[in-house]
Amino acid sequence: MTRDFSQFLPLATPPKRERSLLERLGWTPFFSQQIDPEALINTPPVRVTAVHRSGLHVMGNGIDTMIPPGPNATVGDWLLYDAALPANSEVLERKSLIERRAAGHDRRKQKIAANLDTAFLVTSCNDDFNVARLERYIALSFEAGVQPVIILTKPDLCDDTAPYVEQAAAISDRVPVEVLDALAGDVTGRLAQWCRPGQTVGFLGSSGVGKSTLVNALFNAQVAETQGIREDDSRGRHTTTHRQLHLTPEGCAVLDTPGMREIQLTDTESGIAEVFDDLSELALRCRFRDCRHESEPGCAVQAALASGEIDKVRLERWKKLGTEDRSNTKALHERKSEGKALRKQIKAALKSKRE
Ligand SMILES: Nc1nc2c(ncn2[C@@H]2O[C@H](COP(=O)(O)OP(=O)(O)OP(=O)(O)O)[C@@H](O)[C@H]2O)c(=O)[nH]1
Ligand SMILES: [Zn+2]
Repeated sequence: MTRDFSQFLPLATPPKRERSLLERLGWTPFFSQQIDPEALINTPPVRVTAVHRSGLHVMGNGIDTMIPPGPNATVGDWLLYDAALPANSEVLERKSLIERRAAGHDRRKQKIAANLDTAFLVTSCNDDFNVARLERYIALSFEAGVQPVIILTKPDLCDDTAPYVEQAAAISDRVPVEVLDALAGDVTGRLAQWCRPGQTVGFLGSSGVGKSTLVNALFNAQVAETQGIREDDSRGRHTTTHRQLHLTPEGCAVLDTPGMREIQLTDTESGIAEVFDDLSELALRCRFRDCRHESEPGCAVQAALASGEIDKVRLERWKKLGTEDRSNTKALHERKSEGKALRKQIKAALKSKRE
């Protein structure tokens, strides 16, 4: 019997035709190349389009269902769907993964989104705007291998957007900045270069900055819930409660996320180095490899500060992020090895009981 595998094989240059659901979901050669076509027949690929407490919502060809929690997956992940035992569905290798340190005392990592190509970092031209927070989001994106783009919303509510644009643009020359009225602007046109067929884009940012409004504008329809912000402190009301992937008719997968109150970094050393590439390069020229850039002799960073080459406030933010990342990373690895040691002890105790 000859089997038709064509549904699993995305074409390099898609002809002008109706896109298959898999293509619209973002199925690309990166994923199809990971498995032999035979396996795809028995365990067809599905994409996680939403994460709920009760499980994962997955979609694929002829599949639109909830599976119980089990696979260590997050929204945007591709799974090989095991119809008999859905919780055993295998997670495919990811193109990218955005993670942050979970809220709370244990310093576990929380998966935010998998397989994003572009992260729209949304902030509004008001009190929400904060360079340090943007730097965190950008470090996370760089670390994950995702292209960050800063979107400044609510230009219509502020007198002058120039200072916001200037500060946002100064963060990194590798991060484009777009000013966009989410209610009245040409959202589709301005975001078109990132929202292309086969791409996955996600909106990240605080509550109330307009993430869901931008998603709705992209779809020209009310696909995501929105709500007015609180008048007193211009904060949002956490209208979006779960992460949800929406599919445009053109074949772009669009992720809306709930506002994040806090993003702490863990294992983000190279992402931080990319945001502050000038400072990281300078640090390579310090006399001591473990220089803290305080008052050590031969510190190239302090020398650059003294000559006015670098900005003191930005330097402080770089140091702070680095310290936070190292401390969280160390604590996470310690917790992991503590867990390992504990499991070893339990195993040994059980073994000696049996003997
Ligand atoms: N004037 C103006 N209002 C905006 C703009 N963008 C969003 N809004 C309004 O801001 C409020 C909050 O927008 P949402 O899209 O719900 O914000 P969100 O970021 O999705 O918030 P959460 O779902 O809570 O994370 C809504 O009343 C929007 O209409 C904008 O560019 N200009
Ligand atoms: Zn130094």
